[in-house]
Amino acid sequence: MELVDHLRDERNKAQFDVEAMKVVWAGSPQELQLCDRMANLVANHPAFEKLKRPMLVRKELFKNSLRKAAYARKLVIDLGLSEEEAKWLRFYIDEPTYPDLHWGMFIPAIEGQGSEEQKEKWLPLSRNMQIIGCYAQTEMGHGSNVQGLETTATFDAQQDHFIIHSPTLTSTKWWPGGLGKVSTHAVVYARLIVNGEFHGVHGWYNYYSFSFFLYLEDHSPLPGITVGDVGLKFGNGAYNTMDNGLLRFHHVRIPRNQMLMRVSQVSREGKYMQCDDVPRQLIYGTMVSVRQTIVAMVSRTLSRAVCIATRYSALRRQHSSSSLVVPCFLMIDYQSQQSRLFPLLASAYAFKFVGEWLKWLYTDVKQRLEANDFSTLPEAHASTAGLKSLTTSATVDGIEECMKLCGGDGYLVSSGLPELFAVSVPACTYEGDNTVLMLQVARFVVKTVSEVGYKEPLGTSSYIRRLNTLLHNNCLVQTGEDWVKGDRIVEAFEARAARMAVTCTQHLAKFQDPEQGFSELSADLVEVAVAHCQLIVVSKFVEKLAQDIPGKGVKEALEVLCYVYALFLVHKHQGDFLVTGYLTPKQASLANRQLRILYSRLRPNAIALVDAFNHTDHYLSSVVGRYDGNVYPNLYQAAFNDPFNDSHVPDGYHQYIHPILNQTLAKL
Ligand SMILES: CCCCCCC/C=C/C(=O)SCCNC(=O)CCNC(=O)[C@H](O)C(C)(C)COP(=O)(O)OP(=O)(O)OC[C@H]1O[C@@H](n2cnc3c(N)ncnc32)[C@H](O)[C@@H]1OP(=O)(O)O
Ligand SMILES: Cc1cc2nc3c(=O)[nH]c(=O)nc-3n(C[C@H](O)[C@H](O)[C@H](O)COP(=O)(O)OP(=O)(O)OC[C@H]3O[C@@H](n4cnc5c(N)ncnc54)[C@H](O)[C@@H]3O)c2cc1C
Repeated sequence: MELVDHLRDERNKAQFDVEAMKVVWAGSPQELQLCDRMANLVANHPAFEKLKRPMLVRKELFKNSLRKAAYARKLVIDLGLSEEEAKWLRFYIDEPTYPDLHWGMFIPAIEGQGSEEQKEKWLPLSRNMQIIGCYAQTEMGHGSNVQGLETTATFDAQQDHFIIHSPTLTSTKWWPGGLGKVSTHAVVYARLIVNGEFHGVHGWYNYYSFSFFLYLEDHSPLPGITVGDVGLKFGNGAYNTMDNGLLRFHHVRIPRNQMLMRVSQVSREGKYMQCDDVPRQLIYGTMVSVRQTIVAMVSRTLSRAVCIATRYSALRRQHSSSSLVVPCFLMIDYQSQQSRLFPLLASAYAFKFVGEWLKWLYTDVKQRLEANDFSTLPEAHASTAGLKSLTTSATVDGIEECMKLCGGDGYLVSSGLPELFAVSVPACTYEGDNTVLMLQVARFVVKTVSEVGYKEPLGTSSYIRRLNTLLHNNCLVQTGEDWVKGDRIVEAFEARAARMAVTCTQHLAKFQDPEQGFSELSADLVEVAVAHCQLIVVSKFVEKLAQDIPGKGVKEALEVLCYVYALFLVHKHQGDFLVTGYLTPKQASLANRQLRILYSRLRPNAIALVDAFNHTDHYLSSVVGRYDGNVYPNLYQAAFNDPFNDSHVPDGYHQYIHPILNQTLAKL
């Protein structure tokens, strides 16, 4: 049977080479080929079917996810897949499960914080999955406040042991993924106590957290350990495939050499030692690594929602303003639909490119750390924390908007959007609450501004070197066309970020107690951090355009996306640009007018730009976002695939409807 492409006319409008854009989106021809192979491996295998997931009750859902993970492991071994291929295989299975934490946090924690000897011992076991590990940091009473963790690890010199203990209810480990049911091991964070003393690197800290390696043997908890799942989470399916757990210790003994010993050590005699100038912040290194990974991945999440909403918008017709009866307008041709959808499309590309850059930054930092060069750690921390926060918040808001952009059908589970929202929304909280992370960025920016004159700002904060120019020279834009120049846009974002940072730094200086000032001004500080992070995203997009980008029309299409992203932000945050005095109201309104022109230039490319994401229908898992656009018959069919439609008479009908119809309610 011939397949009809309902989006063919839209595809024919494309003004660029879609295959070349696929390479740009994937990162390289090799990455495209790798992702394509893994996506199709998953899509074509019945073991990875996922449409029924939201209908399953928790125990069935969880068993199903264990089955998929085991099957994936078998494929990795049978096909001899590399770690990179296995990573993409897990990604396309599209189901949060214990291997995410095992590979994504447990192994990196040992790699980053273990001594050479410990790595040699534990990494092969972990990589062969002879043990399964999780990352047990958060406690019931302490998530953001890592220094406040209450679990104790007390050194017993007599027996050469640490005694791990949960002294209070609030010290219960709470949330770690993979902990509740599956893991055999955990990296556990606890306060170190040696000879009655808490140990910290800096004088003003009473204590800080250490990592210990703990064995949850044979799958019944060891004596003294209580373990379980934290309970059902938001959304059907969604994150409920993960066994986020709780864990309590009652004076559990582990050998001294199970403390991760790269950052600091406790000797046989009970002497606490900091290792060769290694900063204590390295203990937080796993979080830096995962925040980078989240940024690298989140653009795909947003691209998925945008792909669904764009395809449906290019198919569904609504009435025109002149005739309320004849449906003629495609939803995508409404200016208001474009002004909500196209900035999200542009954001997906922007986040992809900033994610690539962050991966480069992180790789560089990792190499430096291995060579005991810690100089770029503060920038890596600020950039990973800030971009994780910015991109996950925008993505989750974007998915919700995409749901609304599809009208009522977006709200159906079969659109793929509700589950995508539910599974993505915790990303605003895990790996650091997004507000708390932005406050870390603000601390970094304010510190950089305060140090001007005696410390050279580097990397993402190097714009602060030109503080004088940025504070005193206002925007030169005179026409709408002036707004579509990369250096002009970057300068506008630099000036806004610099001016906001300086104002906040000056306000902070008025407080006698800096911590009190920081607390009182925290809402403004978050805005400073947002401005700094948006500058990073915009400037990395502009830098991308300066590269050689092959393919007919590809660079031009990306230029439009870049300016849409930037001018949308200028419009949305015009208050910042106006209050800081950098823009005049006329220049702000020119930016908005230019944005409308850019939307009309983006319009013919919209479907091709989402096709370039190269998502399979399996990955999208959306009736309204299907590649062939054959939505309505499938939407109708999907309704009848719902087990609720198995019978015309639902359970309870005879019991509760008949008495109403027969007026026999008194018998109930
Ligand atoms: C691929 C995997 C799939 C994803 C699954 C995700 C599953 C989820 C897992 C988790 O959620 S794991 C738990 C994550 N928890 C957090 O992220 C907690 C958030 N809180 C923190 O990170 C920290 O507590 C804090 C908010 C950064 C504050 O820490 P603290 O109060 O101890 O420090 P400060 O006094 O504010 O700062 C001291 C100093 O240290 C610098 N710094 C802080 N963090 C880092 C870091 N990660 N790396 C490097 N440096 C760091 C900070 O900037 C300060 O520097 P100075 O100002 O003194 O120079
Ligand atoms: C799905 C999921 C998976 C997770 N997986 C893991 C895991 O594998 N391992 C692990 O250890 N943990 C895990 N966590 C825990 C996660 O890291 C914490 O939830 C997160 O760090 C936030 O901590 P909290 O929940 O205690 O929130 P809180 O810190 O209590 O934050 C609550 C509110 O207070 C605000 N707030 C807190 N501190 C400040 C401050 N200093 N200044 C201003 N505002 C503040 C926040 O902005 C937020 O609005 C997971 C969580 C979820 C939801």
